[in-house]
Amino acid sequence: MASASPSNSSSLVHLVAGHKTYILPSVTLESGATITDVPVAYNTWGTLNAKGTNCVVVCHALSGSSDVSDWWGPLFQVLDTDRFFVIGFNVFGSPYGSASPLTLNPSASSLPPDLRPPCWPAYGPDFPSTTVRDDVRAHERILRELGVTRVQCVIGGSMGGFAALEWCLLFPSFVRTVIPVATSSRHSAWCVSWSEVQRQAIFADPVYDDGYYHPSNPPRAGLTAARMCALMTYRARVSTESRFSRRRVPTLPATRAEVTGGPAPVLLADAEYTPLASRPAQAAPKAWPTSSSPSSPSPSSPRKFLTPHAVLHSEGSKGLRLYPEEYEVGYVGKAGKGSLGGESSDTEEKVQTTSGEGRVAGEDEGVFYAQTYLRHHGRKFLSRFDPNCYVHITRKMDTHDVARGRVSDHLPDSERVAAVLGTVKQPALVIAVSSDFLYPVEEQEELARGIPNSRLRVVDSLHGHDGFLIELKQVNKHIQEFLKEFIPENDPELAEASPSRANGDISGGLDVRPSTPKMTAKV
Ligand SMILES: CC(=O)SCCNC(=O)CCNC(=O)[C@H](O)C(C)(C)COP(=O)(O)OP(=O)(O)OC[C@H]1O[C@@H](n2cnc3c(N)ncnc32)[C@H](O)[C@@H]1OP(=O)(O)O
Ligand SMILES: N[C@@H](CCO)C(=O)O
Repeated sequence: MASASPSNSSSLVHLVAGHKTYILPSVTLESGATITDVPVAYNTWGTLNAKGTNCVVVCHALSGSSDVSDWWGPLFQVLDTDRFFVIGFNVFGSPYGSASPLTLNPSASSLPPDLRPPCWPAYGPDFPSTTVRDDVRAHERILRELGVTRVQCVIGGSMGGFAALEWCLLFPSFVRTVIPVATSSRHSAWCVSWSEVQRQAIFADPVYDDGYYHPSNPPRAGLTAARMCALMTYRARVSTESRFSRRRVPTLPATRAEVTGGPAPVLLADAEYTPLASRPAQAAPKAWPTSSSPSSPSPSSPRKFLTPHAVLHSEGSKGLRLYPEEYEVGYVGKAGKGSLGGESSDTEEKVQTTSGEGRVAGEDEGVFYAQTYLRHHGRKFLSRFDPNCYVHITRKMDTHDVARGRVSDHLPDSERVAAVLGTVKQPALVIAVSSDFLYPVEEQEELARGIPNSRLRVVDSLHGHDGFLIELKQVNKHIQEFLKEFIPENDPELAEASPSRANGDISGGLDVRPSTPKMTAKV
């Protein structure tokens, strides 16, 4: 029987510095599926005290990992690791080391070669669905194994906030305080709708193949479009307008001949945009200008190509094509006299004929910075995420509802949620971002109203939902004040905090392996 080795895994856990992996022998999920030999990636900072009482859990958002220092580094300015043992877990379905669609599927490996799905040896779409509660239950088991007896605080933003709320509800006497940030008691119809739009972008990519694509050849265009769409929900109209307005990447030089003495470039139409990750790397001619800030185009030097790291590449017999290194600029192809200068070379004729019709005045002035920003982020995402993982996690987020299974479905949503929030025992600091249109301030007000011992703080930001990852000075101030009040310096629970286990390393024969192992699913 062929067996897949962990080294075949296409998990992206190598992107996560300093992670450890804990193998849970078996996990039964809310769906009823049981998976075995289940990896969970985690990172730790500080030292667990002898009583196991100084733990703080930090929960990540959709595309984060267990390495809190990577995506929320400034948090450590207020989380004193001489005092606290801080731990970040990676959720199921994420590509960063915990069990996911990228995990090796030993049952698939036992299939005859002609019956193996294209995603073999990874699970792909056959990885069972998971919920936030599945994550929290698994993470709690691991904390117990590590010797943690009390969690002083759970902090989480966005999806991490979903987990923070579930920690309180599932383990009321284990968790002492909670800080949900830019989050919600349930995924609203609005958020479910945005999730759906993003998944549909992935499904629409013909490479997707119902999720059975091989991880080495993912539906790149679909994932890029999904991330671009998501990014717009993480920002705000006002910040987008003020950053980019209607500024465009300046028009190309009249002819390449005027800059380098060479032939004129063939320009790409928007329709020709393909993420660069799918193109072979090409060397840039040394003579061509290479970089400049996208946010400060220089109107005084219109001939210089000003996109970041722009490179003019040679495309063999086709002549020259423009491929900026960081993102591909989909220049409109109308190369009428004036946009490429007055010279009517064969190349210009070709461009004009293929995409020059139906354009309005001004469209040949170059793409908007607003566009290149999205393309940059879409493309960057390709190098660090997987489409099936994306589909998996957005579905997980859609299941989030603190009232699910706890209160009758027949009551109105607000009543169901209030009934559950009213049972939260922990003091809570609810943090909202003023311009968040994904989890708006009203949803944080609902949390603060519902949780008996809670206070609401609103971070003033133009950045939208991602303000919770950007406005760290304000976020830190609120967290610091809360921790000072509820876990003071001389707190009896943290007294005699002599170290017992360094950096979360565990002993006693527990199965801790450094890389993603095989796992099986019984659905
Ligand atoms: C293992 C892992 O990878 S997990 C960790 C990664 N995941 C996470 O961090 C999740 C949470 N983090 C985030 O979502 C983000 O990092 C945030 C919200 C904190 C900050 O967002 P940022 O992307 O840094 O900020 P911003 O929106 O300003 O984008 C800056 C980038 O856009 C580029 N950019 C800005 N304007 C333009 C433009 N007009 N055209 C092209 N590119 C542009 C900048 O050059 C910069 O590029 P770079 O990130 O490659 O250096
Ligand atoms: N921008 C963050 C937050 C999403 O809620 C992420 O990509 O994870």
